[in-house]
Amino acid sequence: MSGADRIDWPAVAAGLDARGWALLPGLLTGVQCDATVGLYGRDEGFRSRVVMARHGFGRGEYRYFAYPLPSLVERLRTALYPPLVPIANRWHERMAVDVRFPADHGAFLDRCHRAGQTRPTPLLLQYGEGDYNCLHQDLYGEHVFPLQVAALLSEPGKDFEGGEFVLTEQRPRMQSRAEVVPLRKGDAVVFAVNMRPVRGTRGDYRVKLRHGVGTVRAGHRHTLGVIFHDAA
Ligand SMILES: O=C(O)CCC(=O)C(=O)O
Ligand SMILES: [Fe+2]
Repeated sequence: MSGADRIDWPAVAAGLDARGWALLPGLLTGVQCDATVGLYGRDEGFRSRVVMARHGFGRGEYRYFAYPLPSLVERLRTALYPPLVPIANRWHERMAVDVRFPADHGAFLDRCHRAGQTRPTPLLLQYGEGDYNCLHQDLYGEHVFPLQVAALLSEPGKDFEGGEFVLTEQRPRMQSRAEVVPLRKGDAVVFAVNMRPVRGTRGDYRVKLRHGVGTVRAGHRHTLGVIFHDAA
C-alpha cells in the first residue's frame, strides 16, 4: 500500500533519536492525497468537527474520523504502528517510564478502550488563507503512544503558501528551540507527541515537544493526522 512498505525504518529511528522527528517521504500518492482531501466535505464518516478559533487553538478547522475509519487511514494506522513500537519502547526505557507497547495496534487499542479511551483520533485538517494551528500536544487521556504521524495532502507553492509544519522543543531550564519540517504533498512527518529522551553528559533527560502550523498566507492546505491512541 503506497509508500508505507518502502520506509527506511533504521533512518527513521535515527532521525527520531537525534531530533524527535523524521520524514516519511512519499508516504501517500497524489491520488491518495486528493481522495483524502475529498472526504472533508462529506456528511458521513466523521464523529466531530472542531472550529479552532472557538477554542483558542488557532484558525482553521478539523474533523475527527468515526469508526470504521476510511480504509486508507485504517491501513496506515495499522501498518505504521508496529515499526514504531521498538522506538517507543526504547524511548520509554530511556525516560524511565514503565509503560511498554504491544507489537500489534489492535492490542494497544484494546488497552485504550478498556480505560475508556474509545473515540478514534485520526483527523483531517483544513486551513485557508490566514489560518494557523497553535503549538499543542495531542494527549487524549492516560494512554499515550509517544509517536504520531501527520501527512501533508496539499502542495506547498502551488495549493498554498506559508503554512509550515513547526515543532518546538522545551529543554529543562533552557529556552525553546523551533524546527520547520520541510514537507511536500504526500510526505509525512513522524514526531514525538509529548516527550523525547536526549542523551546528556549525565545520562538521558527529557525534552517536551509541541507541534503546530505557521500562518497559511494563500490558498488551501489539508493534512491527515494519525494518532495511535484513542480519546476519552
Ligand atoms: O496540519 C498540520 O500539519 C498539523 C496537524 C496536527 O496537528 C496533527 O496531525 O496532530
Ligand atoms: Fe496535532
